[in-house]
This record gives sequence, C-alpha cells and structure tokens, in this order.
Amino acid sequence: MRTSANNSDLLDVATPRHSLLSGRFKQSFAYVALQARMPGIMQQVINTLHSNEHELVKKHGEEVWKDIQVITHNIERLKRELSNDRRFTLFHGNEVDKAEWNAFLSELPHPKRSYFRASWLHAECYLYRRLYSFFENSKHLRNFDYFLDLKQEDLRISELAITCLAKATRNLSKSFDNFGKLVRINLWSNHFDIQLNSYYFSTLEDRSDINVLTSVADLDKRLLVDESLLVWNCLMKAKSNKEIIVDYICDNAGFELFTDFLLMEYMLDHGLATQVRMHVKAIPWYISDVMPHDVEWTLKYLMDHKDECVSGLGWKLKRLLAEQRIVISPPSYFWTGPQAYFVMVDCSIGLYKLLSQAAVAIFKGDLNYRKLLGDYIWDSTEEFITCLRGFRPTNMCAMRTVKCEVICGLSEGTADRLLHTDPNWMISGTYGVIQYTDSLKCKCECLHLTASCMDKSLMCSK
Ligand SMILES: O=P(O)(O)OC[C@H]1O[C@](O)(CO)[C@@H](O)[C@@H]1O
Repeated sequence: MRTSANNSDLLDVATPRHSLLSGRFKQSFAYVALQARMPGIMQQVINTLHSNEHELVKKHGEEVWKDIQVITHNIERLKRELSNDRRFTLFHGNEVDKAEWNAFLSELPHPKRSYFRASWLHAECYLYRRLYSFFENSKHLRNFDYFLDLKQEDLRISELAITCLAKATRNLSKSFDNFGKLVRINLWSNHFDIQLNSYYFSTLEDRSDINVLTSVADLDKRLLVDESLLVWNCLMKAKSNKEIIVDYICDNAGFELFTDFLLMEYMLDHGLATQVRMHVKAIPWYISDVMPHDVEWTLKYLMDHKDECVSGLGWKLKRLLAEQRIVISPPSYFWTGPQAYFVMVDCSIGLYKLLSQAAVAIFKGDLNYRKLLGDYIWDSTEEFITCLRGFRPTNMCAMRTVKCEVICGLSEGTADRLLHTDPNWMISGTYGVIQYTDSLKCKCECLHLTASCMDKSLMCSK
C-alpha cells in the first residue's frame, strides 16, 4: 500500500479474536482483498466498459463516449484512493440511498473512516456502492450492469450440471431425505468450482440421479454444521398455517440461482411454503449477486433450453412467478448498505417487519453470513443465536461456504483441528455450514427485538 498517511496503526498480524475484520491486520484476508482483489475487480469493470463500447455506442449514440470516459476516470481515481488509504467521502449525486449512506459515513469514528482502517465490511460495501454511483450519475449508463457478462458466463458453463439436476429433481417425493439433499446441493452451489467438479459423472445413467451428492460424499465431510433437519421441522410445524411464507435472501446469480430455484420449487410443490419471496439486490453488487433482471434472463435461458426437462422447469418457474407463488420483493437498499443485520430493526423497520411475517428466512452465502455475524471474530464455538445479537425477525437459517474468517457454532476443537490440517480452511470455500435458530420472543414482551433489549433477548433465548 502506498499510503502517505501515518500507517503505524496497520499491524503485521492476523485478525485477533474478538475484533472486527479489517484491512488494518496485514496478515488477514481482508488486507489481501483490499490490497489486491478490489483493484482487480475495478480494473475488470473498466475493461468490461471498453469491451462493450461498440454495443453501447450502437445503443446510445456517440454521446455515450463521454460517460465512458468520465466513469473510467472516476474508477481510476477510486483505485488510487484505495491504494493510498484515503478517507471515505460522502455521496453528492442522485443516489437513491444517499441520505442513509451519508448519515452512516458521518457517524463513523474518524479513525475508522479510511479503507484499511475501517471494518472490512464497511470498506468493501462502500467500494461497491461508489462504483455504481459513477454509473448511476451518468447520462446513459444508469442501467448498465457491468457484471452481467460474468453472471451469464457462470450459467452457461454450468450447462451439464443444470441438465443433470433438472432431470434428477423431477417428481421428488416429500421427505426430509430429498429436502436435505436439495439444501446441500444449494449450499455447495455457493462455491462454484467445487460444485461443478461434483457434477463430473462417470456414466450417463448417473446424470439423472438425485444422489449425485452421495457419490461425492467428500463434500459432505466438509459440512461443518448441518441443521437442515431443524429447517425441515420448522416448515413441517408451519404446515397447518394457511400461509407459509419463506423469505429467501439470495446471493449469486448463475448456477447458484438455478439451485435456489430447485429448492424453492420443492418447497412450493410439497406445501412446505405457500409463497417464496426472493430478496435481491437493487444495484450491481459483489460481482455476481442477483438483481431483478438476472431472474428474467435466467428464466429465459431455461425456457429456451434444448433439453425438454430444463425448458419445462423454466416454464414452470415462469408460471410460479406469474401466480405470485414466487415473488421478487422490491429490492431494499438495506441489502446493499454497509450495516450488520442486527441494526436492521433501527435502520429499516419496514424490511424487518416484512421478514417477521415469514415462517423462516433463509440467508444465502458468505456476505449475508458476515452481515448476520457483524463481520466479527466470535469464538468459533459461540452459538449462532448469540452471534445474531438480537436479530431474529423470524426463524432463521444461514447457508454458506466458508470464504472468510467469520464463523460460529462449531464443536469444541474443530477450528483448531482444521487449522492444523488445512491452514486456508477459512477462506477457501471448501467448507460449509447450514445453521438454524428459532425466533423466540423476548421476555420483555416487545413485539420485535431491538438492540436495546438485546441483552434480555440473549437471556431468554434458551
Ligand atoms: O458470494 P458470497 O458467498 O457472498 O461471497 C462473497 C465473499 O467474497 C468475498 O468478496 C471474498 O472473496 C467476501 O468479501 C465475501 O464474503
């Protein structure tokens, strides 16, 4: 880092226990991500703009050149701000969520307002938000999704896995066994490379077998916590309700979204849910996160597919959306904000109340997990419910492959054992967790748990 500022508070250590992830710790993944990964992503956005030049000129006319130049210049400047560990600046354009972001940035303590000194979550979310603000404030490129090509490529190269899974999941009976398999397929799709390797079949017959996962049981050995039975029990308990809403807080488009759809379809077909509400992102986010338009092109890809099974599934999903059994919830800007979820009740009460209508909320992926746990290094054996810090609008499930140093709910000794055998276990995405907790009402009788009754809620959680 070429920081001109005094960098004596950057420490050459790994992230200490009981602290927030931050680029301040030079032996952490956060540091590497800010130092090398983010500049690479920003360069990739510039490259995408230029490789699309021709199309953009065709669509918007020569005038679009000016936008391309201004955006390129702004991204280059942002790269320099990052590498010099500059302070975050306020938003001054037409950003819909400008007031929320500026209030958040203004309230940050001064030492925590620069890229490497801030919490990693804040710095990273801020970078993605700044990136989009350049497009948002342009004349022609407000709706240009600079990550679209990558998301579409991800779906295209998963064609074999998609075809096999579409076949293998037709007419599955209602059982925990099948539900659990679908949940695990869904979990491992959060790690794209691992997932694709698992669909390497030796014979043609294997390709239509739901047990694909058992033939790669290796994957399940890397499942560190599996509470999918509790999710199933929760949905079974809700079955007498007239309405069973499942809130599905999506992560990535491409292959992961496809497996999300398989799980949604199963829940709807078997009365485990009467409606699934998808929560997606309002702006391009963490490269591959689902936005509303990603749902459209994914369905089109499936419906137009040459394989009858895949296209049949595509049409069925289209119908489920038309009948509002699957709905895309109007994207809340809270999902693309910098905050941990335990502040939702104070910052976005409407969203909190919405989630509290659901029988269960399923949070997908690593970033959601980081926000659930506040991007904080808990003891690895700490209970999931404790780490949520009172954020329990409803029954909660988190599924993610482990891509950063935030974790909880492991059995005693597991983290030490893994560190010994695989020093990269926390960032490689080769391990996964499926965690669940019931929403238990706080004894103070408030309808919704708030940060102020957090301590009481912890007391009455068990
Ligand atoms: O798609 P996911 O599972 O949310 O992963 C995103 C993760 O990738 C990272 O960018 C790390 O590579 C993290 O910041 C983030 O937690």
